[in-house]
Amino acid sequence: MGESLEQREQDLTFQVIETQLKEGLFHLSNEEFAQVVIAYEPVWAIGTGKTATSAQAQEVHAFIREQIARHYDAQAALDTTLLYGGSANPSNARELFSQADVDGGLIGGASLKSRDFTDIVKSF
Ligand SMILES: O=C[C@H](O)COP(=O)(O)O
Repeated sequence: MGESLEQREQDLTFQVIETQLKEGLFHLSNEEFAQVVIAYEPVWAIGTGKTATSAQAQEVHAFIREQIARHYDAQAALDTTLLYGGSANPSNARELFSQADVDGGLIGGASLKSRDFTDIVKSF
């Protein structure tokens, strides 16, 4: 899930994420939802070289977890794996993936270079 650049600039990020969660996932039963892994990928960051700041990633991930707790329960929120994707690279990986609510990453372009991918893995 994730917002477009236009949506972010219009301050609609949280609204977009909330709608995506409600329409895309929150019809699932507790048992079904327990199988879900969520990736936050701001559209403007995918393959562009523009990465969300660690603060931007963290605040959206925290929001997603809050929404899960509200719709399911606190344990479901804690148990759900939340990944960040969007121009993650060896230079920004450590800060991005050390955020409290960022559990891992979806690595696109950087995974095509084995050295970069290895460096990202080592940053966890
Ligand atoms: O699956 C990969 C994600 O869409 C992120 O791709 P990226 O790291 O090339 O921006």
